[in-house]
Amino acid sequence: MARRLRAPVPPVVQPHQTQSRTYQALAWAQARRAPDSRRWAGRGSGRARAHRPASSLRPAFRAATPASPGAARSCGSPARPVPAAAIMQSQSQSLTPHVHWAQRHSELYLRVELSDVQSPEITITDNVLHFKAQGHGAKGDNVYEFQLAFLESVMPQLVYKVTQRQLNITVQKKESNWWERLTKQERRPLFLAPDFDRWQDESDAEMELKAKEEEERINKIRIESRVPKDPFRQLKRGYLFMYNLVQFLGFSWIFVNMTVRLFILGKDSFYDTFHTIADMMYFCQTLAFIEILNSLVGIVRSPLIPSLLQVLGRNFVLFIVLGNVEEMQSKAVVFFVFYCWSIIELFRYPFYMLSCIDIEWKLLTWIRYTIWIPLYPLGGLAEAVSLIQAIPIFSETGKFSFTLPYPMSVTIKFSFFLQIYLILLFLGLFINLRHLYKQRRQHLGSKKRKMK
Ligand SMILES: CCCCCCCCCCCCC[C@@H](O)CC(=O)SCCNC(=O)CCNC(=O)[C@H](O)C(C)(C)COP(=O)(O)OP(=O)(O)OC[C@H]1O[C@@H](n2cnc3c(N)ncnc32)[C@H](O)[C@@H]1OP(=O)(O)O
Repeated sequence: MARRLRAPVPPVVQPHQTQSRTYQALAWAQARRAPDSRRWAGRGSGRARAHRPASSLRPAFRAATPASPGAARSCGSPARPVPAAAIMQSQSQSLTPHVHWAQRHSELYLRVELSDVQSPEITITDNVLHFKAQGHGAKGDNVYEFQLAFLESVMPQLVYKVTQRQLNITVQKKESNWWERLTKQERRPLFLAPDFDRWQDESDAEMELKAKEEEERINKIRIESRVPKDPFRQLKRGYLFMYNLVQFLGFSWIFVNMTVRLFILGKDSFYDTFHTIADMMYFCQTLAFIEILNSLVGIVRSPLIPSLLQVLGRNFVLFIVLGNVEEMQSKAVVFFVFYCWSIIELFRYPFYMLSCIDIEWKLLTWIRYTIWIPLYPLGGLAEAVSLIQAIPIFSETGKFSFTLPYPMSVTIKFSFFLQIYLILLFLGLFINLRHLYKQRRQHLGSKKRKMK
């Protein structure tokens, strides 16, 4: 028996020490100091102490807790027979606060029973919540900590609120569903208990969720009914639909005509593209000025600058560079410029038409916001080539060149302006490519907006 007293097996005390484990530690420590403790208490043998059930050690433990530091300090006195080793151990080990929990379909609520909490460190990594804080709990002012490995995945961000009496944590579940328990481990940790103030079973929570959704729906209807409806909405839609339809028909005619001629005449069709197509292109591109107007008055959501660059850029090439110089009109580059312009419009205008009647055809949306990726640089390049070809012609003929009045008397050559325009073209291309990239992300990404 003496051997047993001298070398009792030490209990393993985990960092998340539970009360009963603390008692075990205490029993172990007391057993080691059995002869002394006989003197402290003046009753019972060392053996009896070593085997005393944990519950019978409660008063001694209480004296050793930091909640009564005076008692802890006087642990060597016969009146309070708590061995110093046990106190050191119970103080050096972190303490676990009481935690209450409840859940809803999408959230978890944890109430940590600590008052006057200071410097809480609460994180979630790999679905494990780590809590550490200084506060006043069941074992007085101390550092308390715990960890909880959640049953299922949760969002790593959490929200917590410190009140004078407790600390409330809200954790979002990754998937909205009902958990059969909070923790991965099947046995509930001793420090954890249901929060009966917030507790709901699955059907209650479902009812609450439905009621909330219904309330949100009613609120939405209320707000919508308060917002004055645009009285011209239908008119605007009708007008836009017609505009888009006309443009679609115009560009379809251009595209089909050019394609058929390409199949019949082959490369020869390149050289008289302008003569066969120009009238329809003039019509469509003149009509396109409406797009600047639409953007200006806010009928459509298109920002002004990209629309302005687009329409003015094309019309400058069409009306000034090609339309005014006969030599330019028989160049093959005209075919490529017109072909690039018309292909995109075969998808853009039908896309707008469908959006006017609140229909979205996903494939068409995808094509509208993707086909510009090859077409825009190609179209820009074709325009740039036509400008480069036009520069010497304008230089030779002196068309649109003018001389400033005396005393400056400087001749401003239009070909010089074309060179500047060439730089502007690449700048404009860049601005519009960036705009189209943003539009693509908005329409093909997860975030979507509704038509005005
Ligand atoms: C004399 C000095 C001149 C100075 C000029 C400087 C140089 C400029 C150079 C510019 C380079 C031009 C090169 C170019 O000509 C080359 C080519 O065109 S090659 C062919 C390929 N081209 C393209 O792919 C461009 C086609 N064009 C466009 O996409 C538009 O014109 C553009 C303005 C670039 C972008 O369009 P937008 O801003 O309107 O974007 P969205 O289509 O997403 O529309 C936004 C929202 O508005 C609604 N919307 C717009 N228009 C309509 C409509 N007509 N009807 C109904 N709804 C419309 C649309 O539905 C969107 O609404 P929501 O966001 O709610 O979906």
